[in-house]
Amino acid sequence: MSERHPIIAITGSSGAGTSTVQRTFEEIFRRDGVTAAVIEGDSFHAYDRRTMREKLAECEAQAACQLSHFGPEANLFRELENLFRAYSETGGGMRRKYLHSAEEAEAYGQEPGTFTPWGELPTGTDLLFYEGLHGAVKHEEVDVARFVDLLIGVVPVVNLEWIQKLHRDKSTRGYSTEAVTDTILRRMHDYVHYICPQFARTHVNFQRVPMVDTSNPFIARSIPTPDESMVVIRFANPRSIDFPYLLNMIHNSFMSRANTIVVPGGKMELAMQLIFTPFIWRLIERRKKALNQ
Ligand SMILES: Nc1ncnc2c1ncn2[C@@H]1O[C@H](COP(=O)(O)OP(=O)(O)OP(=O)(O)O)[C@@H](O)[C@H]1O
Ligand SMILES: O=C(CO)[C@H](O)[C@H](O)COP(=O)(O)O
Repeated sequence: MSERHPIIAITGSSGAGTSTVQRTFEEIFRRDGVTAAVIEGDSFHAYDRRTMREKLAECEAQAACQLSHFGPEANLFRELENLFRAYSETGGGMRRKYLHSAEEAEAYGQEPGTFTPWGELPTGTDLLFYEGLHGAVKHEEVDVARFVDLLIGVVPVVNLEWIQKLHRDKSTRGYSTEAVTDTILRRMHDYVHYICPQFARTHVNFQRVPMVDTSNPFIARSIPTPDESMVVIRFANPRSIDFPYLLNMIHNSFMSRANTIVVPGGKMELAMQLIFTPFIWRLIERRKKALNQ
């Protein structure tokens, strides 16, 4: 937590929709003139694609291989914690990028599946914005969550998450249904142990729930649309949330528990803007005050 250098983290599994939510935040930042240093969680993988494939081949030669991009062995948890600590103390730190596609890689003159070199964050940013798998991770002595001022979980129900991952990995990353299915299966142990526990440390969770049949995600031909879904929004600490305002502003929303509001899928972006814009104003006000002291 830092008054001068706050951190916002969006955390979610692969295909959950964290990159999609990032675009909503970019819109809020643009409108309010907030400059953010953006961190993509994939840049804290431990291995490039080729090395990860070699490690997986070695691992799969043994019984019960559980190596995955969700767990500690394939990620730099310590370095991620160091970045969050450094940013909260100084507003600086080191970042890089993981280049997934040929298109992204071409811009850097590199191969897809490689990292750009580490480089310093730009100076003078108002906040750090993390989007990825491990914004609230805790493992052994590493505790990334403790440095984050606003922690948001993006967690579709699991069938929908798999449909979203299958479609994205097939359409933009060139994988087959079988390859994505194998990845989902291999990651299950780490999903339970390193992804799920994070959603008990977040301040707000957004859970998209489809209103159409997704009972076999492996044959779904399309991703359920926002209009075919509802979003369950749960606040860890509801005391400061103006629920009557949200219910009034978001047509067809309702409370399902004392700390939970449900909104139509198409209103998720509006809900995020209504909930987070005042929060970001407060973070920026607090930062200005702290810098002037
Ligand atoms: N609210 C939504 N409504 C409809 N489709 C969505 C929604 N959120 C995400 N998707 C779709 O799901 C797929 C995965 O989303 P996205 O790329 O944002 O996931 P991600 O969490 O960033 O995944 P990764 O961490 O693996 O990059 C995309 O095809 C995206 O268009
Ligand atoms: O889901 C992921 C992380 O969220 C990806 O599987 C991981 O980043 C590896 O990517 P690629 O298969 O493109 O090398």
